[in-house]
This record gives sequence, structure tokens and C-alpha cells, in this order.
Amino acid sequence: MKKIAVLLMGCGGVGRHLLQHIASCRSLHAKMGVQLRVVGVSDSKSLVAPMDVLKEELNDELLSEVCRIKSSGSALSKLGALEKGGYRVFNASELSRETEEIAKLLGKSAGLAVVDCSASMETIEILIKAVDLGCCVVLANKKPLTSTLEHYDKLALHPRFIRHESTVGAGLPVIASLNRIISSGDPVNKIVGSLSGTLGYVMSELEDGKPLSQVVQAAKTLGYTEPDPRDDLSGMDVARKGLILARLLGKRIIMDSIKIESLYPEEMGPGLMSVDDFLHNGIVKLDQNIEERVKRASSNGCVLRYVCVIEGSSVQVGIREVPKDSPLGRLRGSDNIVEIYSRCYKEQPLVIQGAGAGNDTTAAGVLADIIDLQDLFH
Ligand SMILES: NC(=O)C1=CN([C@@H]2O[C@H](COP(=O)(O)OP(=O)(O)OC[C@H]3O[C@@H](n4cnc5c(N)ncnc54)[C@H](OP(=O)(O)O)[C@@H]3O)[C@@H](O)[C@H]2O)C=CC1
Ligand SMILES: N[C@@H](CC=O)C(=O)O
Repeated sequence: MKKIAVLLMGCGGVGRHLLQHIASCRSLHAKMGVQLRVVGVSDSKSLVAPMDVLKEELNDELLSEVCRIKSSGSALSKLGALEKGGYRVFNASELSRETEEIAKLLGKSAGLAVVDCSASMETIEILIKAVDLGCCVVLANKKPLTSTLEHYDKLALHPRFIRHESTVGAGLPVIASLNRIISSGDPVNKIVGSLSGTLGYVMSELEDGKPLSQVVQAAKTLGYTEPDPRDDLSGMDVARKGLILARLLGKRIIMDSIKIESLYPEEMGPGLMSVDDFLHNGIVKLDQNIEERVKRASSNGCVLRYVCVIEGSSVQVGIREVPKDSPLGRLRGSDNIVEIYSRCYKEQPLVIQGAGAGNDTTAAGVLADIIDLQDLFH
């Protein structure tokens, strides 16, 4: 049986679903000859790990307790250090050092998949160290790959050791499809897509006459939004996905070069308003303007979609009026659509479409990525 050791950073909606999927797929994975050993779970302030990561793992009962504690809104540290329970809890000041320690112990020997299901910039350093120590990395978090080109190059140094399918299109096989096209030498000329589950859902609900403030709240409850929904509404999350795809195509682009259209004004930005204040008081002020835009588009036989276009060395993201009866216009709910134009897919693009957000599908994408690494483990 091949054993894949997994260290999970981030135990929010996606991370918890991943742990649940790992536990519920035990017998399926056993039939495939693979066993996942969870040797660490961290949130923003603590890390829980077995006493001896070389021989032990966090059992499913403990993982279920981790999920219960985190879904109740508590910190992982609530688990307490019950040494006789066979695990240890490290605090915030020990978090990075102990994560690195586990990477050192396992990276070059049995192997380790360091999985980033946080939404943090702070994981970049530890991910780079993990790569240096021979670990594999699996990302749902888009921030590491959309940081500086220097960080990107370090993370993507060994392409066989990195998987990040869920960073674009959640569980949809966008990255895998693009990698196949790239490795066949088929030049990609253009990618057009609706890459945000949140904005797709928001735009199609607005068509049904619902106010923006209400549908954004619903998207958050459904697990589609980023922890701060302004990351979606600013277009930043889509820009990150566009940048990840463009960099995969070999384009040396940085975030500042991307033209991004925001759905809210600067004075409602993160530095100036809390998330709660924005959701309860700020966003209602935007209802009328977007309602008028939706009506204007409708009178032209169109609907609004938040579109990403990658062509040449340019990435642009913003609202477009598209015909109701077009592939983009027919998109409903949190579905994403990605059209890839290349030499082989010239007149008719390769189209990938389906659920593009949600904790379940995103975690499924992460799990498939981990299993895809199995040939690197013994
Ligand atoms: N939901 C979706 O549809 C999709 C999400 N993603 C990506 O998945 C990621 C997770 O999203 P989601 O689960 O909704 O986010 P949540 O906010 O629910 O969870 C984030 C988790 O990360 C933890 N965290 C923060 N900083 C660190 C750190 N330095 N080290 C370890 N853990 C840390 C948080 O800890 P604490 O609990 O202490 O705050 C929290 O447990 C995001 O990057 C998102 O962009 C990608 C595709 C689709
Ligand atoms: N917030 C994102 C989640 C997936 O990346 C989205 O809405 O698409």
C-alpha cells in the first residue's frame, strides 16, 4: 500500500471538507492501493500533529473532532494538548517552525504533501521551504502562485511536485486540460472565461430581480465567496485565476499589469470598512446602480457577466454585456465556463464548464490532486 503523508494548512470550509472526503474515501483509496496519512492540520494560530510523524498519524476520530471544533467557530487550540491522546498542539509562535520540522522529517524520506487550503499570504514562505525540502505542494489557495515572479518560480521549480487544480474553476479540470494542451506543443492563443462562482451566481440571480446585497450574502452562505467577499466583488479573485492561467502559459506577468474592474468603490475597501460593516451597511448602497446596469443590458437582449480574457501578454477582467443566448449568457448559478483557443481548438474552442465554487467540489479537486501525486510516494 502506498502511503501519502498529508499536512493540511487551513481548516475552514474547504479544509474541513477535504478532511471529511479523506475519511469517507478510505476504502476506495485502499482498493486503489493508496492510503492518506494526515500528519498535521493547522489553522491561523495552531498546528496539531501526532507525537511521531514518521510512524503515526491523526486518526479519523480526531480529524472529525478537529472539524467539529472549527465549524463551531473555535480555534484549533481548543483541542488542547492531551499527550496521552497521541498528538501535540503547537501555538502560533511554534507554527512555522514545527511545520518546517515535519517537512524536514518527511520531505526527503517518505515524502509529504503540504496542502494549502488557507486564504493567506503567510503560507508562501513555508511552501517554498517545503519545496526546497523535497515535499510536494497542493494548493487551493491562489495567493502563493499570484505573488511575485520570484515566489512563483520557486514554487513551480519542480512541476511534477506541484498541483493546484482547485485554484481555477474549483474541481473543474481546467489546469489539467491546459497542461495537456501545453505539453502537446499546441500553442494557446486565447482563453476566455467566467471564472468566478460567486460573480456567476450573483449575475444570474440579479437577472431574476434580486438585490445585490441579498445575493452576495447568499453566495457567502453557500460557501462560494472568499472569506472577505470583496475579494470576489473587486475582481481580484478572478484576476488571480487569470494570472495563474497566464503564468501557466509561460507569460511573465505580474498582478499590477492586469486591468481589473471592481463592483464597489474604493471607500468601501478592506482598509476602510470591516467585512461585517460592508455586508450590512455598505453593499446596499450598490443595489440600485447594478440593478440599472442589469436592466440596460436586458433592453439590448444581453446579460451581465464578469469575464476574464487572456490574449497575448494581456489579462483583462471586468463586467461585459453578452448576448443572453451565448455560452457565457446561458451560464447559471455558480457555474464557470472556460474556452481555450489554440491551433487544434481554433474555430471551436475546448470548453470546460460546471460548478466553479463551493467547499465540496473544491475539496474534491484538492483530494484528486493529492491522489494524482501517488507515483512520487512509496
Ligand atoms: N470556496 C470555494 O469555492 C473555493 C475556495 N478556494 C480557495 O480555498 C481557500 C480556502 O477557502 P475557505 O475554506 O473558504 O476559507 P476559510 O476562510 O473558510 O478558511 C481559511 C482557513 O485558513 C486558516 N489560515 C489562515 N491563515 C493561515 C496560516 N497562516 N496557516 C494555516 N492556516 C491558516 C484559517 O484559520 P482560522 O480558522 O484560524 O482563521 C481558516 O481555517 C481559499 O484560498 C480560497 O480562495 C479555491 C477554489 C474554490
Ligand atoms: N470565491 C471563489 C471561489 C473559488 O475560487 C469564486 O467565487 O469563484
